[in-house]
Amino acid sequence: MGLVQEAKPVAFHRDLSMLPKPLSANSLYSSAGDDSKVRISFQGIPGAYSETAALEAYPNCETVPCEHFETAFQAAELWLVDKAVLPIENSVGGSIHRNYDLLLRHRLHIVQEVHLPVNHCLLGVPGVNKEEIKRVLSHPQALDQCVNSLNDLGIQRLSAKDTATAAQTVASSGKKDVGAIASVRAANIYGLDILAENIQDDANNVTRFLILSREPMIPRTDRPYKTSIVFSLEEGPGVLFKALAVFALRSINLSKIESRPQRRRPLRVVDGSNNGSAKSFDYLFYIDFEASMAEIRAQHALGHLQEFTSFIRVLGCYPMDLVR
Ligand SMILES: O=C(O)C(=O)C[C@]1(C(=O)O)C=C[C@@H](O)C=C1
Repeated sequence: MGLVQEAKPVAFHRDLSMLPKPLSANSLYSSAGDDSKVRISFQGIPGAYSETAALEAYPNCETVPCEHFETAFQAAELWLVDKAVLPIENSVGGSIHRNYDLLLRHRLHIVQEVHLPVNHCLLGVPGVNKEEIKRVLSHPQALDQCVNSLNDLGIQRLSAKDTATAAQTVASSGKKDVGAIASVRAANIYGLDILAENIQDDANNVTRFLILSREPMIPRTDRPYKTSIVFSLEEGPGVLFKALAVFALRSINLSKIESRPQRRRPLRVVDGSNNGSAKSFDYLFYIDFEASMAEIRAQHALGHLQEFTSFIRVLGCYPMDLVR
């Protein structure tokens, strides 16, 4: 017997396709890759519109229901989930102000926006007729979006934490005279009948959601991007005009401006010339502009803007949600 034995070939993997694939330069930057492991927190329970928005952005993601928006933010900050989703404005009800405040209070970055058409349904326990419904439960925003239709039907409005919780409450109560305003998805999950579809007052009812992440998205110029910022201004005549001019001068379109009182420092004392000092509210301005931070004109605009601001923060730079 020879000292050196010939080594037998070892079969590490019978199926070579099971071996991990080497990363390519593309996979480092691809956002449309495998989203099956992405966990996204949302406020509400399964069937809420926020969950639908998360699934719209990441069809294979795992959604994580949270009792409050704060919890949804904290879940992302504490690495329990990868991202959080947040409704920010609605085409009928306007801005969701509390959620603007949350963006500032937390350190998450906007990485995507989703415009979700919201078609509200009137739901009831199985076998009930629309005429039997005397009261409806839903999220206050959803109730506001259907106020005229509900008045026409003579139905009283009661608020719930979110639309899906409203559906769940109606299902578990078994009451025939109580309905819920929620989605088709919520009706299927909680076993309710759809008594009427599209009952919102405005046929084009769209809610804009933001997807938030611990890491910012690297801005690029390969497609139209939007940038969201928040700032407060120095005192003086025409300062807001000058602040907005930095975008106009560079042909940068603004798609949104929102002002909110500064919570920590609501009043500022302004020196009046002869008549003493005046008190005035101090505001934060939230602006969305249509440019990427990878563009020189956007960088120059923000540099210029800093001449007039006492505080500025970029909340995120992300691809615009385009009509498909
Ligand atoms: O209650 C839900 O299902 C939500 O996702 C919340 C919410 C909102 O806050 O505006 C989202 C979309 C609709 O506009 C109504 C309610």
